[in-house]
Amino acid sequence: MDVISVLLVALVLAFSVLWMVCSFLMRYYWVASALRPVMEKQGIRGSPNPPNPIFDVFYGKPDMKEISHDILPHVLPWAAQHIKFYGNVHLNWWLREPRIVISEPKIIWDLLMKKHKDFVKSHFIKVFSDDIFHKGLFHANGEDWARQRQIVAPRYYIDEVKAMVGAVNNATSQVMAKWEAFVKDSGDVERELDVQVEFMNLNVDVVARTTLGLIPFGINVERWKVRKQFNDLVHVREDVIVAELKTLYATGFISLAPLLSFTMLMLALYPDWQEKARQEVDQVLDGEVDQVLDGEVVSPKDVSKLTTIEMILRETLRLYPTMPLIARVCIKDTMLGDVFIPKGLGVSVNVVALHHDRDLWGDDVNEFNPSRFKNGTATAAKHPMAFMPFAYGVRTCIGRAFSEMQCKIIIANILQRFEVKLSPNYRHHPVITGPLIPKHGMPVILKPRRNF
Ligand code: HEM
Repeated sequence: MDVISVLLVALVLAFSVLWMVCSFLMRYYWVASALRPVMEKQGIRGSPNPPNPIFDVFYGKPDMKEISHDILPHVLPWAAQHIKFYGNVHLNWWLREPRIVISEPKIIWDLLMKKHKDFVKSHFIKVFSDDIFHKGLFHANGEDWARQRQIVAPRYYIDEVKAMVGAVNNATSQVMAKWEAFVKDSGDVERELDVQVEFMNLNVDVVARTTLGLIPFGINVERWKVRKQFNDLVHVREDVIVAELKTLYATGFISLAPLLSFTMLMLALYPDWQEKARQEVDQVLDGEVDQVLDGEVVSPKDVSKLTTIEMILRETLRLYPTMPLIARVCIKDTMLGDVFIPKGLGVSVNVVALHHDRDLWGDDVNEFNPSRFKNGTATAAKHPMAFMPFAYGVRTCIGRAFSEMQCKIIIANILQRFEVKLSPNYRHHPVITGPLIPKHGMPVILKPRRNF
């Protein structure tokens, strides 16, 4: 290389480094310091300084002293403090990203429904989970998101979900048989099992059986129309398919195992509800326990009759919302309620706080009471948006119907086969690692109902 070329390369390198430093300073210092006073002038206050104490919850925290469902002070201690001092709209930071945190239904409505076009998914979230979600629907923004949603969401419409019931039954039946053999091998009438790990594996299996059939590969001839549509829309590239598959695998794997685990906790803690749900299962399935191994036992019709399990799942999701925070960044100066939101400010919905708000849910807010959902979700609290485990609006969870169906089938299968008790080894420590999970797993004692 001659001298001029070396100089040119050096110049380009120097310019790139300078550009990176400037954008970093701009993004994390100048923007951050400019946005905070704008909010404070409107009376919105909060943490004076980053870094965000959200990371305190990850490591080294002791377990909760007792099994209480009042989890906000444990999982998001800073939020519990801020709500006390500053109310349901307060300021906080994610590293250097300033954001307001909200648990006020009217403002959440504006964010997710009325003004959704003024917000996109947060850059911060992408940095921390891109390896999991890759470039799929969960993270996409703008036209890219609209195109992906148009392709993937219809695969999870209610009729498509009904067609997956058989696959979920088959996968679940195999796991149930494995669990029965596991207890039998011990020579005892009951045995401890960490069901969280089991649910993770089961979900991977279910997603493989259902999702791979949805993505229109060449061998799936009967779906050639979908394939054409897919090709037309995204000019199918391998990385796009991989991105979508990774997203669906990750969401199924990450979100369903915690919900099922916490539901097992509730069944173990509240034997009356466990028995009520079991009676319903026995009635709906008409004692078909011996046929389970052949699969197809819970039909789509049966799923809709499992209303007690449905209420139990909803109450579990209220107390332990799998997605505890929903995050956006403002891309255009706008208003949320009476609050002016400048471009660049982050906004988080604190779902845990919303689901544990005494003013919305009443004095029994921290008690397990599935009956509050007996007339559905809209009237369970004082505001229809008080319950939002799957979010609302254009970016609402595409897997909602699928998740509800799958969880009902799995819990029905378990209740049909086993009595569930809490293990003395269970340690109550819900923690946010992205989703809300039981930090030390979910060891329960399983006692098969039928004699071997
Ligand atoms: C307990 C189960 C689940 C819960 C509580 C849950 C919750 C959520 C929530 C709150 C969102 C919105 C996130 C946001 O706006 O930032 C979301 C989005 C999403 N969920 Fe789920 N989810 C569950 C299961 C699933 C499953 C099984 C799938 C796979 C089919 C799935 C696929 C997705 C996708 C692709 C999105 C992004 C949608 C978009 O941005 O347009 N979810 N989910």
